[in-house]
Amino acid sequence: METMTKIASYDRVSELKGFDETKTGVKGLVDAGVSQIPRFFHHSSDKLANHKPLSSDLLHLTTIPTIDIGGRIFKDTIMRKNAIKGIKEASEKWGFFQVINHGVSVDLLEKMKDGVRGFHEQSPEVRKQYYGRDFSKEFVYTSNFDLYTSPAACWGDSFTCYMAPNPPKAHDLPAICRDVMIEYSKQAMNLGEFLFELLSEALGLNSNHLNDIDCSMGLRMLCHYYPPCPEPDLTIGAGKHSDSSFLTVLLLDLIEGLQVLRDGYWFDVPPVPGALIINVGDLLQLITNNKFISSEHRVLANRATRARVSVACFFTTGLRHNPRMYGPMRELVSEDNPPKYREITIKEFTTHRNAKGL
Ligand SMILES: O=C(O)CCC(=O)C(=O)O
Ligand SMILES: [Fe+2]
Repeated sequence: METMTKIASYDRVSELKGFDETKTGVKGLVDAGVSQIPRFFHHSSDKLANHKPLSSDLLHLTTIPTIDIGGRIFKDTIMRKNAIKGIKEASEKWGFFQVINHGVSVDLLEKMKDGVRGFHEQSPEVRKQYYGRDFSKEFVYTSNFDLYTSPAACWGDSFTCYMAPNPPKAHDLPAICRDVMIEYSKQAMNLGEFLFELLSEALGLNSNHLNDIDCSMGLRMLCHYYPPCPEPDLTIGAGKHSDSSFLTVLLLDLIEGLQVLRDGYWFDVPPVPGALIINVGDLLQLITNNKFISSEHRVLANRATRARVSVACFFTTGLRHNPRMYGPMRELVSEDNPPKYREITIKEFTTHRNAKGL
């Protein structure tokens, strides 16, 4: 009876609105010193658990493979072949791998993470000016993109911006991270184009194939900030999802939390200094007719004493209304392996995904 009264008196929508109206996100709650997280952040315990035991053929696995991409200039063809083989296997089995020797300087990786931290830790008055839910804007800072539609909120804040093919004007970006966003996104584009060459070859296609069909044309940057959570067993940093991109380049800091789902089991992805995580998105799974898989992943609530940051660069096709149709590639389908998907425009695909939610 008592629980029923409590449920009846809990006005979730006004709690959500109250939180949203602060315009300072989860970071604002932590700064205010909350020791108990608001109820709308509570996730059901079965969603947070990792019960399912490893099947015996997965017992030897600990985490996603690491691939050396030779500084992007393979001096020897064996090394290049090995990298392509590694990428192929990882994309088929995990949908995830991490690259080392990727050609983006450690200094730039650190500056990028400092930029994200800097944005979220600057004074609330400055941060608030960017806060909102109008995603047609160049640069949007918010907490929980799906705050009003998801069953439970996540313990983190983010900002996002399309950096290619039409980069924002510098003055549309916050001063504290504008230069590094521009520089890092250029480097991420170059790396992405190189990875699409290797992925094309891993599929037995001409190395330009995926770049030629615009897989690397557009880049959306999403920069996350996960403050320490006072009750990390009750919530999550980012709920289970797959990425809608063709490919994602993910920069992590040294606080753990990322997990990848494989055969029903959540594998930790321990951060490796200087490495970048690469994952196959839904669109690459679609055009490869499920040869490469877009795996679900999540981020646990941050148990550390300082905030965790990450930077996801999503390769999508550039033009928001690109008329190109994407379906399983002709080269990869046959009588024995008929197309599993119909052809679709990016607009149609995105509209469907957004309606479905994470
Ligand atoms: O923060 C992370 O480690 C992952 C972020 C992520 O999965 C995403 O932005 O899609
Ligand atoms: Fe993701």
